[in-house]
Amino acid sequence: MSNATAPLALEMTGICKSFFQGHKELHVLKGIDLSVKPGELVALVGASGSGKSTLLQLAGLLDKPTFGTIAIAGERVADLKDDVRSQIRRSKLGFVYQFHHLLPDFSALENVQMALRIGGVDTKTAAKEAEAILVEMGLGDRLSHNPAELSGGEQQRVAIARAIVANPSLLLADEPTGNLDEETAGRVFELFVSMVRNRGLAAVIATHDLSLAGQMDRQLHLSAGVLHES
Ligand SMILES: Nc1ncnc2c1ncn2[C@@H]1O[C@H](COP(=O)(O)OP(=O)(O)OP(=O)(O)O)[C@@H](O)[C@H]1O
Repeated sequence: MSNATAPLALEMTGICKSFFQGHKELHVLKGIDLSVKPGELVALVGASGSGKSTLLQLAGLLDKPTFGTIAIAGERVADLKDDVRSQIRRSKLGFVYQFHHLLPDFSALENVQMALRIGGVDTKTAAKEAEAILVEMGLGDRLSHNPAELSGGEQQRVAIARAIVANPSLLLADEPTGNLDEETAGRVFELFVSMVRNRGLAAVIATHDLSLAGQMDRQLHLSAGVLHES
């Protein structure tokens, strides 16, 4: 399917999200419309507490909006049961967080392989594809290392490989290099963006770093609960 006919990777319409903090209702998102096309890279910037993680949690089906609708790869998710939402999360979404969240007792290869096995790929193919992506990301000599035996930058590269190996319809990243020193962060981010572009994936990436945001196709600024395109 060409990009012209493929459904939007993400379509959020009229999204509002409020939290109760004690008796006080906090309106974090106040009417967000966001469309992300297949293959499009979108940066999400905004001050601390502006709601970037909240927005990603909603797009990632980890929480539900107070109002509004969400569609992932053309499928509206609001009325779906929790198990179907989990299924969409596993098959269509990829996540990268500030901390790697790799399974500590498994090797780099096994951590990446697992993302494919969960999607139903057979063991042999999963091992081959996991190895290929780790080699592509410069980790060919780290395949059998457990996370504790890897540097911060290496851990994050494995986490990125795990998130993209199954070619999700939408990749969601929350400060993906926020835990690394500036130089390592720059290198890992560049690799991340080139991997995502090579695979033609759509991504929404929250970052505080405006120079990293500048590498994306679009920059969206979240402020006072609404999005502005900059
Ligand atoms: N589960 C929750 N219950 C109550 N308040 C919440 C909850 N989750 C988030 N908030 C509040 O919503 C606001 C937005 O938080 P969020 O984590 O989305 O911001 P952010 O832009 O990602 O911040 P940062 O850049 O510091 O990570 C904050 O004021 C936060 O305290």
